[in-house]
Order: sequence, then C-alpha cells, then structure tokens
Amino acid sequence: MTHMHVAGAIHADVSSPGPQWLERPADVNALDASLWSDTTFRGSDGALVTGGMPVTTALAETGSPVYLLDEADFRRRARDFRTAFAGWDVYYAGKAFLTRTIARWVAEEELFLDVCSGGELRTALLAGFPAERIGMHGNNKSSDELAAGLQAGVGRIIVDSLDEIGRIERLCELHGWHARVMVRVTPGVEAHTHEYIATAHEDQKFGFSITNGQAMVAMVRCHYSPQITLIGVHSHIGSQIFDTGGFEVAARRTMKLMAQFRDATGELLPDLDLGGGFGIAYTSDDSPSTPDELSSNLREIVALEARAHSMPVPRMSIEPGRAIVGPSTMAVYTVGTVKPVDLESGAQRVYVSVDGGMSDNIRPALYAAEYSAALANRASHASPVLCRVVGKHCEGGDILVHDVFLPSDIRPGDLVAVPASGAYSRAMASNYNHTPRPPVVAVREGSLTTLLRRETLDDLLALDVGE
Ligand SMILES: Cc1ncc(COP(=O)(O)O)c(C=O)c1O
Ligand SMILES: N[C@@H](CCCC[NH3+])C(=O)O
Repeated sequence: MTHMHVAGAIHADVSSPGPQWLERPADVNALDASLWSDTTFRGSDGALVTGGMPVTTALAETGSPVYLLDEADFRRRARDFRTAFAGWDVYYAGKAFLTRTIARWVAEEELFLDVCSGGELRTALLAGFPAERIGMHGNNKSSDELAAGLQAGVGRIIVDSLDEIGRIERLCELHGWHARVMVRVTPGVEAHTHEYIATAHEDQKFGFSITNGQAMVAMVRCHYSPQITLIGVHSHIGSQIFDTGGFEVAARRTMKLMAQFRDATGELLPDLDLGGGFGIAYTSDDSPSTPDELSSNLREIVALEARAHSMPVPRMSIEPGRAIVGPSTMAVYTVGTVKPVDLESGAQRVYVSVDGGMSDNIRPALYAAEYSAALANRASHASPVLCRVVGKHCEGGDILVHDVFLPSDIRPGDLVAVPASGAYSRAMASNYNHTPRPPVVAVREGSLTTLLRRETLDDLLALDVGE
C-alpha cells in the first residue's frame, strides 16, 4: 500500500508500529524518568525543564545544538558510587567526558580519576586534581605522556605492554622517578555488549593475556624492576554491560592470578581494579543495576574468591564513566526538516532532520547504539508517529535515534532532546563536514555554566594553514 503525500504531511494513523521493544506511547508527552536526569520534567507550559530552567530559555542563551548537563545529577551519581562502594576507590573514567570543571567536581565528590591520554592528564592537572589520585591508562602511551604522568606523580600507571614497561624504566632511570604500576590483564571474558566495546576476550588489543602466561611475565618483570613498584592487577571487561556475570569471571581469574603470583614470588599484591563498564538506560527497554546492587554483587564475589585463595580482600577499585555522566546530560537539537517516507510494509516513518548528528554523537553509527528522544519546546496533543531522528551530515548512516515516537505535528523550529547523552558523545565528537562541535553547558538551580564553549568555524579555519 502506498500513500499520496501533500508535502510534509504526516499520516499519523498509518505510522509503523516500530520495533518490538518500542511501545507506542499512550501519551507522547510523558517522560520515562529512568532516561532523564534527576531534575528534568515537563513544565506546565509543556516545555522540558532541567536544572531549574526551561530548555527554551537555556537554548535562547546557548544556541543550538547544545549538551545540557545537570550538575546536581552528575554529583548525585558520583556520590552514589562513592557511598555504595565505601572502602573501595572509585575512579571516574574521564574518557566518558572530561573538562576542568568536571575534574573539579570529581575531586569535590572525593572520587579518584582515570585518564587515558596526555590530554586528559593535562586537563586534570590544570584543574588542580591531585596527581596521586589519578590512574593513567592507555595501550600505547607515548614517552611524553608517560613522562608527564611520572613527573606529576600520578598514583598509578596501568601498564599494557612489555614495551611500555621498558619505556617507564628508562624514563625513571634517566630522571630519578619511581613508578607505581598495575598490570592490565585480559581475563578471557566474553562480555555481553557490542564487540567494539568488549575488552576482555583474547583477540583484541588491550591487556596481557592470563591464559597464555603473558600477564604473569609482565607482573614478574615489574616485580623485579628497581624503578617500579607493582601494586596490583587491573581488568576492564568492556562497556555498557548489564550482566554482572562477566565481572564475576574477571574477579575469579584475576584473584587466581594474584594467588599464583604470591605462590611464585612470596609477595601478596595489595590492589585489584575491576574496571568500569556499568550500563545505563538509553531507552525504556534498558534496566541497569543501581550502584548498591553492583556493589553488593561485586563485594560478594571478591570475598568468596579471597576466601578460596586464603588471601585478604585486596584494596579494591572500580572505574565508572558512563554510569556517572551519561544520564546527567541531554543533547538538544533544532528540527530543520520533517519528511515522511513509506515503508515496504505500507507503514510510514517520519525523518526528522536536526542541526547536529554523527559529528556530535557517533555512537548510533559506530555501535548501532539506541537512544530515545522527546519534543522539548512544547507539549503536543497530536498522535504519536514513528520517527527517525537524523543529522545534517552527508551520510545515510547519520542517525541519532533509529526509532522513536514523536508527535505527528512535529515541525521545523521545534526542539528535540535526546536523554542519556553525557558519555562518549561530545567526548567522541568530530568535525565531519567541517562542523563545529556543540558546547556543553551545566545547568543548576536555574543558572548556566559553560563547560565547553561552542566551537566556531574560525576555530576550524585556523587549523587550515594553506594558501
Ligand atoms: C580501562 C577502562 N576503565 C574504565 C572505562 C569506563 O567505562 P564506562 O564508561 O563504560 O564505565 C573504560 C571504557 O570502557 C576503560 O577502558
Ligand atoms: N566509547 C564507547 C565505550 C568504550 C570506551 C572506553 N574504553 C561507547 O561509547 O560506548
């Protein structure tokens, strides 16, 4: 069955039912609280409110598109991890999103910080983040990056190759520095997540394999190095993981390795880090665990394994990134065009093009990540229609939200907000099609603080030093 269209008209009554997991909402204006930050709700005039401010007011100030970060929500999630994991060290994973202000909040909330590049390290140090509370990651840290970390006195470097261990030794010897090191191991876990973000199976770039003996080789090498103090073992199984089974296997294998190391060398390593990767809700179909649930699961597993190997429970740490910053932030875009298309089934889908896209959120294109969205500047009495929110880039896969029901009267000039956009969106943004990257603005109690300003075309053109 095909339909005749008046330009732009939407046949709401024949909209596709959407994918199975996506229910046609009874009320298209309702927000699923599990997807939005703590302070977000639909105000009495129909516009979304976040951090005590209508998004329409925020956008009048910031321009579009923008990432609005709910500061109270970010701090609350950081605190929830710290409280639930009391006695463990919680490292905020800066790769998810890091600015100087964020580093300051992380310090104020008494978390530690995981950085994975010289740029993240510099950002943290510029913010005055205490170096001894920083852990430094990376599978190919340059000598310059290692030197910056060693000179600053970072609390630990998580080593990922024998080449890196050699590099650290040479730097320490040359400058009289000393390194506190953890060995990143690959426990051979198949984490249930997208293959690009699973990091504990054998055939990938991170870590030393426990199975083939490389992990023990690296540990022994560090143990006997005069420039290095080996403090423990690190495992990170992947990201956006819901099932604690993977952590259980990782804890079992890493603690067995620590026991074998003790038996071989007589030294009991004090530290074990189980990494980050705790999943969040991007759509109503996702049901993540709370920090309390994660904590009691992990504590139980670790206590069990410690007993099994007659060792004390190590000094434990974790590295959540997404679970702290992801839900705190919504991306807000302005609708530019609305175009209904007919599907083979005879149903219809509406393509809603916005003023951002894969340059500010690559995750749907890269990992087939699902998101949700809502009309943000007003409420609507129109019936829900199946939409696809797409960007403005010259790429068919430039999709922000594959499937979402929005009101059928959605039109150019409307604002669309995408929740759970705080992690790995702006942090992974590019300038594809010479697109300046959007700002990130914190909202709290009705006032705005810019964390990252909007990039301008002049910023981009300044890089182009040709004639
Ligand atoms: C070593 C390490 N720690 C922590 C994280 C943070 O992961 P997430 O943001 O999923 O918690 C990552 C990213 O996957 C990582 O590679
Ligand atoms: N960037 C990934 C997560 C992996 C990042 C850290 N190892 C994502 O957006 O889901």
